[in-house]
Amino acid sequence: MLALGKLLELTLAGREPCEKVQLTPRGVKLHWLADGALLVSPPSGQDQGVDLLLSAGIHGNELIPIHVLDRLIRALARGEVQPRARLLLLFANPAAMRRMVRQVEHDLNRLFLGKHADVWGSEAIRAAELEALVSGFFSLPGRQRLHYDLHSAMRPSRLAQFAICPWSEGTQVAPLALTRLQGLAVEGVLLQRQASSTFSAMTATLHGAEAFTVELAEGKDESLPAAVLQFEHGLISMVEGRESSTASNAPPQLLQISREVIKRSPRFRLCVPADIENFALLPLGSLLAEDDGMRWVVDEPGARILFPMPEVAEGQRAALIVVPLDEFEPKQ
Ligand SMILES: O=C(O)CCC(=O)N[C@@H](CCC(=O)O)C(=O)O
Ligand SMILES: [Zn+2]
Repeated sequence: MLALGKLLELTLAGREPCEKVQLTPRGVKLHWLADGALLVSPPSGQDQGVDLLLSAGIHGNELIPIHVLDRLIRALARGEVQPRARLLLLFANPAAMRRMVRQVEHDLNRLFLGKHADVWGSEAIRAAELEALVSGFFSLPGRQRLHYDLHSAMRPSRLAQFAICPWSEGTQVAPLALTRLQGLAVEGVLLQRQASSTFSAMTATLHGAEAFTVELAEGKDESLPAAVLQFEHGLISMVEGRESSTASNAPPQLLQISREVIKRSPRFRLCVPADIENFALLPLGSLLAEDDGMRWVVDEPGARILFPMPEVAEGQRAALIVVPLDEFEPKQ
């Protein structure tokens, strides 16, 4: 295997490789750009005109996406995967990955689209660096731009694997984008209805990329869950420019965000069990959260909870109330 296949090891150790550019025997170029950043270019005759950005580790304690990206990089460096797209592969938050924590000073996935200028610390510096790396990658005209920012929600979920489609002025999720997600074994797509400052929102807004946050399935033990293996299989097809089979996967269910629950004070309390599953049904009229005289009562029929996280910093999102746009039919 080429030494650059060990990008994860290099990144965790904070080391620069001796050789920054390497070629596989079949002419694929691997180019180390910065801490945790690898550019992969197919031989020119094999390039199908797609620029695919894959990122993992924005939250350093979400290990499954880091593992999936590491496996892809190693397979590329061994010549087992022959790309027909340009790839930018990013371990997004090395400082948090080294400590295996969600964040060091600030949530990196809230600092894009210039928000990093208002704060300090390692994530602020990294957000600016990632914005620059991505601008360089997406600077070639006339190419298709895709971005999957890989996360794992680290709690059981009624939809094993799902994506979040950032809101972007004047754009709607394209049917072909949903077909691609189906090929990646993504069971649900949550449509945002307002601007945000996540990594995928930045690549969609500034670079017109077909961009999604993808929440990979959680595992119970060391081995990768079946849904993640299906995701990997679809991803490798995409990287190699082959049609992915969607036959065994249902089209993703569409949902939209109804309300964000923002924590205002240390008195904030979520009134659901700590181990509640993502997309669990919220009874109509029930109290979801309360904070200093504020009460969030469920008034949306069919509402479901997503990302309950009462320990976030004040001013941050502590949960989402989401509603399915059609009948909710989890696979399991
Ligand atoms: O585990 C959780 O509760 C959160 C998982 C996570 O990191 N989700 C992303 C979603 C980003 C988006 O809304 O596009 C995040 O909170 O950054
Ligand atoms: Zn995450």
